Amino acid sequence: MTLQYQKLVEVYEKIGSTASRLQKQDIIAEFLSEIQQTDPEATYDVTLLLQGKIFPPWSEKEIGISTQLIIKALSKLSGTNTKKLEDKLAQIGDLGELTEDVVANNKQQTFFQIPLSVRKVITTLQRTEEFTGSKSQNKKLNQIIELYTSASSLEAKYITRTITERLRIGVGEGTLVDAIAQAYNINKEVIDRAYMLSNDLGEVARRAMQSEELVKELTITPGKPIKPMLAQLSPGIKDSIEELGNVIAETKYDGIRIQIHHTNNETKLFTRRLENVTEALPEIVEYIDIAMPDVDYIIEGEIIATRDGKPISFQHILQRVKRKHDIDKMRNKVPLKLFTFDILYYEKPIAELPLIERRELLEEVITTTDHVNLSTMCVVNPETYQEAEKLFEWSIETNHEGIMLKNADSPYSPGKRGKNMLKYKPVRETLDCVITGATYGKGKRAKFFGSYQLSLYDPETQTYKTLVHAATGMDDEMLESLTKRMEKLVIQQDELNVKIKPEVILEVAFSEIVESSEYETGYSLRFPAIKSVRDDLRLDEVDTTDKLKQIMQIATKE
Ligand SMILES: Nc1ncnc2c1ncn2[C@@H]1O[C@H](COP(=O)(O)OP(=O)(O)OP(=O)(O)O)[C@@H](O)[C@H]1O
Repeated sequence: MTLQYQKLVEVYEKIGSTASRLQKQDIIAEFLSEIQQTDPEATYDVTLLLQGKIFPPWSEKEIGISTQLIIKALSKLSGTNTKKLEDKLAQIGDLGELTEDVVANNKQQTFFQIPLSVRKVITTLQRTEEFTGSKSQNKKLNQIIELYTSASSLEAKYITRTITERLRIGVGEGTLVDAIAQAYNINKEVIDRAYMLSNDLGEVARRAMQSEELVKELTITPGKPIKPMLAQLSPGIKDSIEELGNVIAETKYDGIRIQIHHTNNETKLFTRRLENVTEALPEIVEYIDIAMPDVDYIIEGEIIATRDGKPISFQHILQRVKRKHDIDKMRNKVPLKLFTFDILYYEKPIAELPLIERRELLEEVITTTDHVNLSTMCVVNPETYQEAEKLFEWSIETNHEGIMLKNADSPYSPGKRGKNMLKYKPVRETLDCVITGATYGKGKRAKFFGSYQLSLYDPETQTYKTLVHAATGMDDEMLESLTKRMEKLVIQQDELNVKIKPEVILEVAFSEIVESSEYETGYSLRFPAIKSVRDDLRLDEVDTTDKLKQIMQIATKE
């Protein structure tokens, strides 16, 4: 028996009327069990519609019906002008309820109606995506009017909410996963894993209805993007490595994450939000096609924008991804580089292999070029954690964002923000410190001050108090010009160390504030890096020890 849309609408209403997650889960599980008996074919559609979607998440299709078009449809249906409807919408605040209202008062409603089926609703809405060209808006309009005229007012409300992808019934993916597990009596972890790898809850439910074995066979497929594994914040390099054990530490690049799928001789690029950006970044496709063999694969990496070979702000690459025209022009203006760091499929699914094995395979199969690199990395453990610290310093010095610390023995967990992948980066805030001392460098830097003693202003004692020695972040040019300026301000010299009259302000970035008895403030900065000379600031604008404490508080809350 074909499942009526009205049945689903009743379920929406029931779910929406309870705030209890468990009750929502029960209602869905019961409904899924019921349709398993009455109309098993509807399971896929129902699972999609319960997520407020008409296409699965991996699909590139989009419904493409705007609020304006819905209002136009309602206007045609009711004979009310669009302006009046817009005003009413502003009052009610929900397009779904406005639709319900309009359809309920629609005088032209026919008395005898063929009830709408779930299949009819979803196929009609899916079809609207296929209309292109000049008449497409009209065709879409006719399709939704047709649906509204066959719907009850309550059904119409949910049709609108489905179009706008805002069901407002408070069901998240987690509840659906639990409900599917409950309905078909399969372990939740099995359902969750299949969903993570396939990114297709409808397919998971359809298989779960038949057997657990079929669910277990679900896996990642090149061509269907999966949700990326996400990172938590690391509280400190040493602590995190102690907790994780075997760790791959990698440079964290400041660009956009890209999932590259290759199947049937075709390469596709997806963002972390699973948008297909293949056309916006044609050179990446060219680069990767040279770097990888023509087999089915999924690899992950970060694309960064460069100028003179050096990384530049992430904003530049965003411009590229959003671009629809003049792509060739932009290609020369904003050259791109890809840093690959993971491989999830190579002739077969490998996402569940330990990271270290995936990395080894990636290194084996990829041919690096000027444009396609492997992320810079080192393998460390609690005894060798300092290597990760060095990598961090190097990454910051070379204008990257920080480092990632990844459990070398862990599988890839799509969509999860777990403990197996951590990010460590400098605190976003910087401090404007005054130079109160300096030390001459060694070797080829012997003529210059290689490190600067930086201080903050202490309002209580009205003096400058020392905070840190900073040596990184300066190129030779900056070293030379700063030394020239500083030598004129030397108050006292003791071998290589000099005291300097407070006058020049440096902006310094860092990764953490730590307690320290070595400096007068009682604190110091981990991994300080000089960002700029702040000649635009006056001496009374040097940051204070109070600001330092504020930043510490914010950092601990984050
Ligand atoms: N070597 C790398 N390995 C993994 N991710 C990397 C790497 N280099 C850069 N990244 C980027 O760092 C992100 C990891 O941080 P997270 O998952 O928290 O994303 P986010 O919320 O965008 O945070 P952030 O703003 O810190 O990037 C990845 O999504 C990816 O874009």
